[in-house]
Amino acid sequence: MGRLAILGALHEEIADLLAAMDPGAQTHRIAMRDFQVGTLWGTPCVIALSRIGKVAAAATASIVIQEFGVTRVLFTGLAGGLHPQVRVGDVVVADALMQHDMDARPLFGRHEIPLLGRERFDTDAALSTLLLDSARDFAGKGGLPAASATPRVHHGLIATGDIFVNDNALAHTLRERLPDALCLEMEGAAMAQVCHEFGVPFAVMRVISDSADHTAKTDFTDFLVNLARLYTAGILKPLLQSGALRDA
Ligand SMILES: C[C@H]1O[C@@H](n2cnc3c(N)ncnc32)[C@H](O)[C@@H]1O
Repeated sequence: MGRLAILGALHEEIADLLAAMDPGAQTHRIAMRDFQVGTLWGTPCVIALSRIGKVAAAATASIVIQEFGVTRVLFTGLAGGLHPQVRVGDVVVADALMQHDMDARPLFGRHEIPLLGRERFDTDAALSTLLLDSARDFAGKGGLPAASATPRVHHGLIATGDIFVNDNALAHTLRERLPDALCLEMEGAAMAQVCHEFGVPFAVMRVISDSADHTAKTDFTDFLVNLARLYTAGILKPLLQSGALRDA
């Protein structure tokens, strides 16, 4: 059976999944990272903390593919909302990812990944549909504290760059340049590029922790500490428990 990689940039984003792995799981330490290899609710997995940023995500994706032979990669974590319809607490499942800080002009087009001849990397449709369905179930059940708005679930473009965007002016510029980008994060498109180069299907699910504006730092920290785990428990756990992420 193929093994699924589950990656997150921060410990809090994957802690509950790590804790739920079967007792026989083994830790492999490679390139200053721990890779937990075992079974999660019956699904063969490798779970790893990439750390923040594009290089960290690319290195981690390469390792799970080359060392552990994973057949699919799922990246999960938080993101800053960019699109006017995306609010804190919403869920975004990527249909494609791009690198908003890639700019090799005039050698290549704006955002084009040099010598790959593309700007965007498409996610695996089947894996993304499973995430969307589970996120919609969770949103409909009201598993969040009463004060939280009902999350909306979006499917579309995620923009990645090596910048924690906490500035209204930068968010505005990015919104104008990338009108269809739903949210901003710092790993997804780097992992996507590596998976594309290896021919390994991938998906990205992000929960919106902040609006990439002047209050992003406190909003992000509060969300990480108080709410992030409810989404893992509400979306990823039932999906894994159902066996839907086991491959043939
Ligand atoms: C800070 C961590 O959370 C994600 N993240 C959450 N909010 C933002 C934001 N406003 N800008 C960029 N990345 C963000 C990144 O992917 C990184 O891992």
